[in-house]
Amino acid sequence: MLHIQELQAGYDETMILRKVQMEIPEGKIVGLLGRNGVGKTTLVKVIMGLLPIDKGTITFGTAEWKKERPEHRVRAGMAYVPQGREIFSDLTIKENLLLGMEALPKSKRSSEIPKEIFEWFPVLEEMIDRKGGDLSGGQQQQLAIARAIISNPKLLLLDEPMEGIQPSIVQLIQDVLVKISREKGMSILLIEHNLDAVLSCADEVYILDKGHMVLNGKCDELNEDELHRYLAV
Ligand SMILES: Nc1ncnc2c1ncn2[C@@H]1O[C@H](COP(=O)(O)OP(=O)(O)OP(=O)(O)O)[C@@H](O)[C@H]1O
Repeated sequence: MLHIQELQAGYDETMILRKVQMEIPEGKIVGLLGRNGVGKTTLVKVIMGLLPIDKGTITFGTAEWKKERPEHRVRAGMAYVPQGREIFSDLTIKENLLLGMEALPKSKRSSEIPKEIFEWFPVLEEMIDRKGGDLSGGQQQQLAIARAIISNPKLLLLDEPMEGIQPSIVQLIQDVLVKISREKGMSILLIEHNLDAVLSCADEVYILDKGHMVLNGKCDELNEDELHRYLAV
């Protein structure tokens, strides 16, 4: 689904990512771990087209991304939930969700929210007319993820969706991610600090360290001591 080869990117003169290789297969959850400041958010911004590629390639399906704008990538089937959620505080849950449907072609848009959204996140139906800004952090995170998946993207990019969220909601989010990857064949890139959260829902893990991918493997085949070594502060 997404194939990254020899990627180099960063900010002006500062190169952050160096020769990054990564593969996100169709219908799989891939965890991206690494200490603070190693370049995880930078990588996801390059994938979304928010930062330019300096060297290397990013291929999404059969398309090689070069200078395509983020909105083009969204229409092609990518969705991004940035760190900090960025929902619209002054809009209701319903209005936020309807905005998520703007990523769909006009012919597929509807004024009805698909029922499965409320099956996955029941609290959003209960609070449908509440403003985003009045929700708890965990409810806002559910809204941000629901808004991203409402357009049925092929690839969902999540930057630290479990950060600051209570354990019961972390569990709910993990369960929904597993369901949508299995039932819809959606590919998911999950950036996280929480190793246990990643190991309990991802199929595969990558570890980034100082801009290099230093470890990659299927969750059940990884050596936990090695994982901890790269993640220890
Ligand atoms: N706009 C920017 N301009 C210049 N440097 C930046 C910018 N944003 C981030 N950086 C630097 O790029 C490096 C990688 O940052 P990035 O946010 O990608 O790391 P991260 O792995 O996502 O960290 P965290 O886990 O803390 O979110 C850091 O050294 C950071 O200071």
